[in-house]
Amino acid sequence: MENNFAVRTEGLTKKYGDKIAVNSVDLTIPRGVAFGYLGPNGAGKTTLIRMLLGLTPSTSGQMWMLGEKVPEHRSLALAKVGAIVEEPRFHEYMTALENLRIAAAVRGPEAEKRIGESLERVGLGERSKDKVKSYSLGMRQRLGIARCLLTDPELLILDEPMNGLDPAGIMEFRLLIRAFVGEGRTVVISSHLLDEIEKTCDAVSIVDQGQIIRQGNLSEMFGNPSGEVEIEVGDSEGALSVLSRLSYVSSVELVGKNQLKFELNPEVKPSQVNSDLVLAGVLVEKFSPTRKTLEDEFLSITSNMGIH
Ligand SMILES: Nc1ncnc2c1ncn2[C@@H]1O[C@H](COP(=O)(O)OP(=O)(O)OP(=O)(O)O)[C@@H](O)[C@H]1O
Repeated sequence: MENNFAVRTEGLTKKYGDKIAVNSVDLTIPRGVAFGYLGPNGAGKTTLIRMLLGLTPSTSGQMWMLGEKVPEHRSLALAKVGAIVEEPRFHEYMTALENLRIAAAVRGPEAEKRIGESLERVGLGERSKDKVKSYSLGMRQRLGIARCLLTDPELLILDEPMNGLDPAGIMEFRLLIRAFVGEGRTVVISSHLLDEIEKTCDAVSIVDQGQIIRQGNLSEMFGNPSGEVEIEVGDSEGALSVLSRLSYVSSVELVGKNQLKFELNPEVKPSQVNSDLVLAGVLVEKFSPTRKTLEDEFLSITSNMGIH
């Protein structure tokens, strides 16, 4: 059964002396998705990744990656995994190409053949003969990904990959991750950046103080359970009076000069309100069902330390 998952842990625990960094974590990451491991600083994200990769031993519990039990079958698992833990490190006075040649040399001839395409893939083809010391943080992150791609991994594990990137860099990264998922790879991203997880991932685990508090598909977890709708109209007084008379609408309130918010009976389609307003002579300029965001959820259930 473990083979169906990219990552699975059972009761995984890591203690540093009296301190429990990872507390009996049961994690299930399906294959072929972008998965966010989301939690505030100190939640135990990096520690979990380090245990999966065999960089630190667990105190108790079990782990599997791509169907291989780790650490028992670590090398079999790692042959199919590309990972960046904390900031990727390179030989600063060598070019990107030279750095990848060194990395490929220990990974075998197939990896050497992939150097060019890996650099192209992350948009560093033109800069591959520049020394890494001239690279920006975003370029280093991309070079880290290129190094992961040398082994054509089924699973990519990226620890805080968007830390310190500017908005353009974040956007590039997101597109790259989605493209990897499109190729059938699994991408696990640990992050405290709520917005990025929400925009990038299909499923998420929210962790706090070493424990998973929620786990699931983003669409299922954060649909539109409240049925709350926000509209923008030319005539807000007219809209207020029409909406107040509709039996399937409640809690109508003005929230801006031309904006109103209300609760819609879940049995009724939003298009019904639109047509009732238009029939009563109120033109609707914007209609948006508001969604509970991951941030609302995250803030309501975590201890919220160090979020930025
Ligand atoms: N080598 C270590 N020795 C002692 N305590 C540690 C060690 N590594 C981590 N910890 C502690 O374990 C807890 C979890 O740390 P971890 O780095 O896994 O969190 P994180 O979620 O990755 O946070 P961040 O985003 O800040 O890296 C923290 O309280 C941290 O201080």
